[in-house]
Amino acid sequence: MLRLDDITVRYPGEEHPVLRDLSLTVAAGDLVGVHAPSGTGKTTLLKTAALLLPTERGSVQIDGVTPRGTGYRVPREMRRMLGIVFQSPRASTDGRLTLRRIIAAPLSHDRGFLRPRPSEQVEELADRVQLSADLLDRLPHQVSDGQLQRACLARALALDPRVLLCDEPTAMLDAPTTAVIMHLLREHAESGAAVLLASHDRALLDITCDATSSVSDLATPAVSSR
Ligand SMILES: Nc1ncnc2c1ncn2[C@@H]1O[C@H](COP(=O)(O)OP(=O)(O)OP(=O)(O)O)[C@@H](O)[C@H]1O
Repeated sequence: MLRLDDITVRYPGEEHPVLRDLSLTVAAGDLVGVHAPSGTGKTTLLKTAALLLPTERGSVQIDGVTPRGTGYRVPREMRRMLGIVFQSPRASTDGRLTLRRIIAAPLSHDRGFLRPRPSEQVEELADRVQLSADLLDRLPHQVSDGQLQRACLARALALDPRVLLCDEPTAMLDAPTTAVIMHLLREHAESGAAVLLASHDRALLDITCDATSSVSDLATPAVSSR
């Protein structure tokens, strides 16, 4: 379960917070949408939920636990409970790594002796996101944005996260690929995870999610610099 309680988030040096007193709960098994026009704080919200940005006030709970700190200060066992797909696959991947290595990264860091070898798991994950095996040895600049975004989703699913956070994951995809991704998000929620999907596309959220709210309904209006 993911729970944000009255969080306020302000970037260093900024006069006004981007998010003010925002509360949101995503129960295990639910796929919840957050709608926000561009520039109103979707990415900020997801990064805060992913424990990558600090809150000025309020708390973030993952399965009932409020971790201290952000980023690498968060205990590893808690970080591995979180998966995140960012809006821009190019900005969230290392252009020097093949798709195989991008997808394998969390597995390589996390492999116990009894786990299958990453290469088998990478191929299974690629298959789940309908990425053909011949693309796995290409570099990011040798694949389309949509193919790279599917690799990012495979990476996010690699450790079977209890909380999956997706920031406009289908912004660059065509309708059939969007349907594949939405089906995977639904499937992941049904496996018992809390899935949060942020998008500016209200219609997509309404047809896909169990519930959808707007950032403006969840928080006290913040002063926007859109
Ligand atoms: N590092 C930062 N420092 C200062 N302000 C920032 C920073 N990152 C984002 N902002 C500001 O915070 C506000 C919300 O940004 P955010 O990226 O969360 O919006 P968004 O809803 O995801 O937008 P988009 O859909 O266009 O990606 C914007 O006004 C943006 O300019």
